[in-house]
Amino acid sequence: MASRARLRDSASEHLGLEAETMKDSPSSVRGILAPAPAPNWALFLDLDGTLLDIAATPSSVVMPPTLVRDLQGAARALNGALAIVSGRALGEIDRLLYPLRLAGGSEHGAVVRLPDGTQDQTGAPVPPGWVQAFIELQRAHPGVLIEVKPHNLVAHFRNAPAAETHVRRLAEELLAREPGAFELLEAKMAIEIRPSAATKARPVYRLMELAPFAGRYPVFVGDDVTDEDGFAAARAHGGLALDVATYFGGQPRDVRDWLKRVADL
Ligand SMILES: O=P(O)(O)OC[C@H]1O[C@H](O[C@H]2O[C@H](CO)[C@@H](O)[C@H](O)[C@H]2O)[C@H](O)[C@@H](O)[C@@H]1O
Repeated sequence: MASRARLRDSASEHLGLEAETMKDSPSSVRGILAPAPAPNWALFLDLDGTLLDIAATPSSVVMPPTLVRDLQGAARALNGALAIVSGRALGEIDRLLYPLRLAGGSEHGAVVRLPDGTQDQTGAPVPPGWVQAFIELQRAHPGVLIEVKPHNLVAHFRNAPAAETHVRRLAEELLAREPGAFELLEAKMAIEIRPSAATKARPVYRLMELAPFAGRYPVFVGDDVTDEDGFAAARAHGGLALDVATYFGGQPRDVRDWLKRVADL
């Protein structure tokens, strides 16, 4: 417990925050170690595995009943400096968080929605022939689920784990046809192909140039290897990277409890 407390305290110290004691928070019994939120933060939040519990398929995620209200409250408390940075397509994020349409990044940073609602996109769409090749793979391996996004292509093997090597081999073969243009992402029980120019650092850099984000301390919360670029971008701006495993015991419900504290600022 001593080393966990040290972790939390060093994070708090980094932003000049007052360190909390574990007994201050009712959720602390589940082990929340995240620093106390502060009104001068700019908050960047990943979606799946961070705010939302992982589900068997992308469409079967369950929206926690108070999440939209708490996100709205947190955005208000931070004067609008709250962004969602997800691998999902923007339309899908908006559908899940309806009626919110928050600033942020979608498709792992291929699309950035700016505070005025305009979009800044990078990277070419995945070639149509690749989509066809993934669909054929899905036919050959029942249980594999293909997700086609405007800039990303995903093969989910959560429900067909034995197909993982076939998925990876096909993705590598396709990438070799367009060297440098696309990258393979090791996602959770899925392989994604995304444009090389798209990373989760992009929304952080882009938004930190603009009001109401500029001049604040960026805090990026994420759970996955795909969030590491966002973590690095937050740190590069003097902010914090809070990975769900370390600071929230791997529990999205603890992230959601902590988000309520942001809303209460
Ligand atoms: O950046 P994120 O918001 O974490 O999104 C990453 C990917 O999340 C989704 O897939 C993952 O979550 C699904 C629902 O829990 C799960 O079934 C799947 O196994 C996970 O890989 C989404 O479908 C992808 O498009 C996102 O890139």
